[in-house]
Amino acid sequence: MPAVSFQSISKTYRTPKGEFQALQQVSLDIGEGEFFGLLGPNGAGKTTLISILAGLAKATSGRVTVQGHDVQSDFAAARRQLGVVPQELVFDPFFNVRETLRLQSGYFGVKHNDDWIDELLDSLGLADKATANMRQLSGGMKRRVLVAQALVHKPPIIVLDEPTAGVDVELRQALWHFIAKLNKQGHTVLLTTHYLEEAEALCNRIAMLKHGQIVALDDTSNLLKTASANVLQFKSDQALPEVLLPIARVTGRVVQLPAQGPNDIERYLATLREAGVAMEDMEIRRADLEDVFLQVMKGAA
Ligand SMILES: Nc1ncnc2c1ncn2[C@@H]1O[C@H](COP(=O)(O)OP(=O)(O)OP(=O)(O)O)[C@@H](O)[C@H]1O
Repeated sequence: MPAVSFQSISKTYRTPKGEFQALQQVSLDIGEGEFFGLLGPNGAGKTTLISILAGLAKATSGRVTVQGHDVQSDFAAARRQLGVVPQELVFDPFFNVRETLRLQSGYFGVKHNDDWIDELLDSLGLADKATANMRQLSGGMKRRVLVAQALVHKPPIIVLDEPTAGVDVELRQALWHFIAKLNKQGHTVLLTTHYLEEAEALCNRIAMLKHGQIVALDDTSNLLKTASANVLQFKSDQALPEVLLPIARVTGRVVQLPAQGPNDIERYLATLREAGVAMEDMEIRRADLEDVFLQVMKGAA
């Protein structure tokens, strides 16, 4: 039985301008113990899909199950399996950190779990903030509490919606260390992120969404194999020769040219030399998940 099963999920929002289809026939199974990445540009439908999983929004059609429990007809059982770390920071400002976590435990009917709460506080660098009022915490600390809150009932499935947006490097590393440890212990993880480096390092399988549809779904290693093998990268202030424009990715002064092999690279260099383009900081690097992502999104356009 899959940990999470999305079966032909469609979602239509009613807006003043008419109907808007945010998800179209999304089908996807996530196996027990997987570290699964859900990627896509802004507005692709990632949060909508997670909201339907968490029972916060209702699919227009289709069905979602969590360890066999339907998220609509068997909501309480499905929800108990999930620890959802939402994107937005919403808290009751009148409670301190420990009270917030105890309240959340109570919500799931879990009692006397102060040992686990202490472990969470420790692992997330919040031990010295246990009695601090939620109002007194910085944004990054509030995000740590959100993570602790989602994990307070030791859910077998952990769902993280862009947990590292606006978070400093230290917390990102601490968070990934902790989540990777939980994954090793058997917890299933579903992650959405815009940090493709993180997804590449952590996720064993990845789905890419665009305009509410799955446009790629495979093991991370297979996705990486589908990318161009290398990328010729350099900085330049000059305009590129016209023949290179359709393949080039230009970000400010940085130019990246995906290449299938040495022949492509030789051809690019010869073209650039002929056009008299001066290059700085030239390097040839292996393609990464960001290259795959851009290639897939371009292909799906
Ligand atoms: N309540 C709503 N009413 C109308 N449209 C909505 C609503 N919620 C989301 N949408 C639209 O649905 C689409 C998908 O939004 P969603 O938040 O799921 O995207 P996302 O992939 O999570 O994006 P991001 O990476 O920016 O968080 C967007 O075009 C968004 O404007």
